[in-house]
Amino acid sequence: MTEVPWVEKYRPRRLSEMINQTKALGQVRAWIEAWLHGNPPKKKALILAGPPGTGKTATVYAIAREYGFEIIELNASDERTFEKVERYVQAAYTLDILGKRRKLIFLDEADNMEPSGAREIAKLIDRARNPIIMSANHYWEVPREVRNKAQIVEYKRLTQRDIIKGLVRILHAEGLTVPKEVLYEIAKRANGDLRAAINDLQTVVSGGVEDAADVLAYRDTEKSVFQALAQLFATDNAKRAKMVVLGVDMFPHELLQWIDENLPYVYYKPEDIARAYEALSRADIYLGRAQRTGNYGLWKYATDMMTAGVAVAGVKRKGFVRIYPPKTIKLLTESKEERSLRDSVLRKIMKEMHMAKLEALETLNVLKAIFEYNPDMAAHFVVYLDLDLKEVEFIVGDGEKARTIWGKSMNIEKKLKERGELEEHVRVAAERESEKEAEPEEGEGAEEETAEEISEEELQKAEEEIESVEESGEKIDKPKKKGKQATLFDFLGKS
Ligand SMILES: Nc1ncnc2c1ncn2[C@@H]1O[C@H](COP(=O)(O)OP(=O)(O)OP(=O)(O)O)[C@@H](O)[C@H]1O
Repeated sequence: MTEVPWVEKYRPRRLSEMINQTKALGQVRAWIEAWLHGNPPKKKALILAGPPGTGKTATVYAIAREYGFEIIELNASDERTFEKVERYVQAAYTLDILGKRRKLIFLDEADNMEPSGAREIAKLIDRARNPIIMSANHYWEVPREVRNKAQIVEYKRLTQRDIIKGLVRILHAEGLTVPKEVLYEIAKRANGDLRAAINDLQTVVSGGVEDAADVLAYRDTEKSVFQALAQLFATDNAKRAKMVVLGVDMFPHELLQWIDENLPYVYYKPEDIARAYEALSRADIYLGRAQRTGNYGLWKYATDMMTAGVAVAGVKRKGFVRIYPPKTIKLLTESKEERSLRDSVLRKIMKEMHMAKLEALETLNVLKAIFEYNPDMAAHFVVYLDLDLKEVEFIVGDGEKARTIWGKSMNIEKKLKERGELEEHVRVAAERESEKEAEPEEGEGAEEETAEEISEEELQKAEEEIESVEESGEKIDKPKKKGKQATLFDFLGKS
């Protein structure tokens, strides 16, 4: 199988290869043809607006190919974009006269522009002699002065059926098949994003379809963090840096680890690297304090330090920065021993919490964070899931922390046992008493009545004893195991 990403390999070459989006494509075609007929449209810029992976960029490339344009692709959020656009807007006219290929300016991320950049771009649109196409996920976040000068073309979120159509087309071309359930699962998870679906399909096929569920689960977390970090490392703007991680579904300490391990590839001057690491270590201090005091409001400061603090630390390497997952999160490359530990932990989560494998995988990620930051709660999970020390070490990834949690779990076990013995003792006493009282008379009704009288007294005493055990230390409640699925909230609500 080839290494070329399928999203590139199967990028539509012509508008007729695009899936759905008929209305949008009609509008784009009419607009570009107006340019070609020497009668530029009233609005010289176009904003293709819609959810990710629905064909906005693909449209621009297909149209350029069909109509013979050269694309100048620029990122609208880059502060230097304005100068470049200016250069092309000016240069293009002369080039046209010389008979060179027409230029089409494509500005990605128009919803991420600085206000000053926006004013300049708006002026350039007025002077433009070439089509300017912009792309945005949220058109209302495109600065107003730019929006007013552009025609909006809306792209729809693709349906599951559209996604499956796109995937099947690729499978045909590659001469491959995958089970129908896997295709449906990918289409469902993609949430209208064909790019994500194609990437998932390629990952699943290259990883062997038996592991499809696992691969998909890991990709879910990794996808958004890759995107967020790429944006974080591309900006010098503190505010934007804070914003890009908002949608990342990850605990701050995990995010810190991702940023930590990728930093050396982003900055190259030693003093800048040092500044970035200083910001990270302050974030780490906040995280530690949050854990000790239970004041999780500090997470916000920690996150600000690791995003804004890092973003403004110095001069970054230019161009594409590849983001690597930190070793601890890179589950797909675990050793055999780690894999078998992970599987045994997963089996326990599935059994005790009545979860399917995918949910159990998600739960495992949450447990990792809890084990790292909340040893008391972690100890309850150890008892509840009946984990052994090796499994605890696997989850927390640190021998010392594992032993602390293990010690706490032993105490809980001990208390549970004491409570169990007490209850057993009371039960036996109550039974003995009821047998004694019931002897003269046979018959169920009488037995029940006597047993009730005696057990009330005994149980009262027992409950007092149990309370005193409970008050003496840890809570020893377990979430309900049977019947309803137990969730992490059963635990979180208790501490
Ligand atoms: N409507 C579509 N028809 C055919 N292929 C599509 C369509 N939408 C997306 N794709 C596939 O997904 C890939 C990514 O799509 P594209 O780059 O056009 O997304 P986008 O809408 O520009 O997303 P973003 O907003 O994230 O930039 C394309 O290369 C193509 O392979």
